[in-house]
Amino acid sequence: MAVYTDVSDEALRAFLADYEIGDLLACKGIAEGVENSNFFLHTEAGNFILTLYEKRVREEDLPFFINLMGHLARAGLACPQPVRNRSGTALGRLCGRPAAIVTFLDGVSLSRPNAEHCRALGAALAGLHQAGRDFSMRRENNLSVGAWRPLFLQAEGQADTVAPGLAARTRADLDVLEASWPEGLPSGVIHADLFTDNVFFIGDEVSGLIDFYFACTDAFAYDLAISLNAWCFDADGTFHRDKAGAMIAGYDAVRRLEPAEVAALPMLARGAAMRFMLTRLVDWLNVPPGALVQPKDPLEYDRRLAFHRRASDARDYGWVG
Ligand SMILES: Nc1ncnc2c1ncn2[C@@H]1O[C@H](COP(=O)(O)OP(=O)(O)OP(=O)(O)O)[C@@H](O)[C@H]1O
Ligand SMILES: N[C@@H](CCO)C(=O)O
Repeated sequence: MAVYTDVSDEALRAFLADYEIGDLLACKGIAEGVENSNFFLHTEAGNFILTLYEKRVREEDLPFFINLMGHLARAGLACPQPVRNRSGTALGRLCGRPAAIVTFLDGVSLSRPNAEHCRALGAALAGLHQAGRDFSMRRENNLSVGAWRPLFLQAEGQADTVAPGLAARTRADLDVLEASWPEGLPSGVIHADLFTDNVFFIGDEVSGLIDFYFACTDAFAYDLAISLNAWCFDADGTFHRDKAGAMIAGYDAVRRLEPAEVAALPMLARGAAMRFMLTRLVDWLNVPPGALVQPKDPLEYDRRLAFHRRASDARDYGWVG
């Protein structure tokens, strides 16, 4: 359960007194998630999510995330809407952490999406990219290729305790990725963490996208590569070409992929797997004492990397365009 910061009743009531969302009727820590502390709030005005931003979120980036959610919601995307307090700001402080309240979205995330869900996700991702096109703020992706070796160095000494040979194959992959990372692709606002737990469905329709706290300015196709990794493999590394093909086609039907993006897909997918393997590895080796969190398994992404090393072009990912 991701609750790193305990919030007392008194502190919560004092914080909520600044908002016009009525009296608090219920508050519960949320079991999912690994990054931030999240609480479900039920108040006289309805249901909300309270987030306390933890270690990986830089405070100076919060205005980007908050303004982005407001922008996307105004553009018609189903995403959380930040709630402003009486001073007109959506960012406050609670228990020494930056904190915000956003609207609660209905829907359920899918643990076993099928190919049609993947197609719908692809279309929703392309819709997000289009809705973000006229967003004026920028944020560099601080977890892109330049950040991977420094992350690896934090874990290198212990990597082989997690899996034999992990350090050597990661080092070799990093050499390839650093030498061949695609540049100059169509770019804009990307979500950068659109895993199944961040997408809600009602029936077979996407009903909401959440968790914009890795959003940044980067290649659109890299975002697609992140979701291909997250949605189209089993934990044991089995790849589902039908799901990947459907996701790419769903994306392409809304925002046409350029030939350079299609050509870059295998390297982008390999890099995306490396990014999540590394953050998971560092977290796996550094669980904060007392935190209620279940770290995620880095080896799931080590297994995906084995697939990406063998892929030669986008057809290996089900692209048929
Ligand atoms: N706006 C929302 N509406 C409904 N539920 C939400 C909302 N925001 C968050 N949640 C719930 O809280 C959980 C954790 O939220 P979130 O994914 O933002 O946390 P996180 O710690 O940043 O997680 P992650 O590990 O995915 O980065 C979600 O899986 C979802 O169940
Ligand atoms: N989605 C990430 C966790 C949040 O960064 C992962 O599964 O590793």
